Amino acid sequence: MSDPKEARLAAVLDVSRETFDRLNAYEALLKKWNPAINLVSAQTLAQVWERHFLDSAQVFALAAPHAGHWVDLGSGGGFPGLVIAAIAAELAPDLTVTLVESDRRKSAFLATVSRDLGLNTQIIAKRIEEVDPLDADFLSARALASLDALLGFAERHLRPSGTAFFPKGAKWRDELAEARKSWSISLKTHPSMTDPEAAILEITGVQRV
Ligand SMILES: C[S@@+](CC[C@H](N)C(=O)[O-])C[C@H]1O[C@@H](n2cnc3c(N)ncnc32)[C@H](O)[C@@H]1O
Repeated sequence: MSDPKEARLAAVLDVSRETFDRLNAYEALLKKWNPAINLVSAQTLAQVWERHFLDSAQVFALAAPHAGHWVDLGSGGGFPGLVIAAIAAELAPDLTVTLVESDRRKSAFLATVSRDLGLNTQIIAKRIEEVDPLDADFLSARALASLDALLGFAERHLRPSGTAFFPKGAKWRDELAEARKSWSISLKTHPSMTDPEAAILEITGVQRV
């Protein structure tokens, strides 16, 4: 493999040319739409593969088995949910992905990418609080809300046997301490491949205390 950005992702997941082609098409659409609707910050647009694709792919790699219903909340430009759907198109045909994004222009972008790439997704252009319980096997959300608020969404949308994955930045320990005042959870933490100070919180057994 000659392209370093593809090689970095290939070290995490055993994907073929088919998935790299999908992600390259996604990158082109992101760059086309971003000036109009600000899907990602201008600084990270130059590093889409590291800051967004790899950052999302590592979440997929933590989940098992790759089947059932994956729900991504506040997807924005599609991170991590749409990248997960792009990988699932090759590696996990039994996974369906639902993206919840209340901003109409962003949800239109998600629908366009999903259609162009031939992905198995459902896109819900509503506020998370207004969506009927989604009964997710896997739940993800990046840069959406405090851990305390995310656990409230998990209580509503994650099935009792399900697992949530929340990528969190450098202050994740403070967020965790705050959330534990209101929630009982089982937690595993994973280092982030894209930021030494960040972590991915893997959470099961969410219960209000
Ligand atoms: C900071 S962006 C993060 C987007 C993406 N997850 C990422 O990491 O690049 C948060 C997104 O969540 C959406 N959002 C915020 N609150 C929401 C809600 N209550 N229901 C649905 N979407 C929401 C916003 O429109 C925005 O696109």
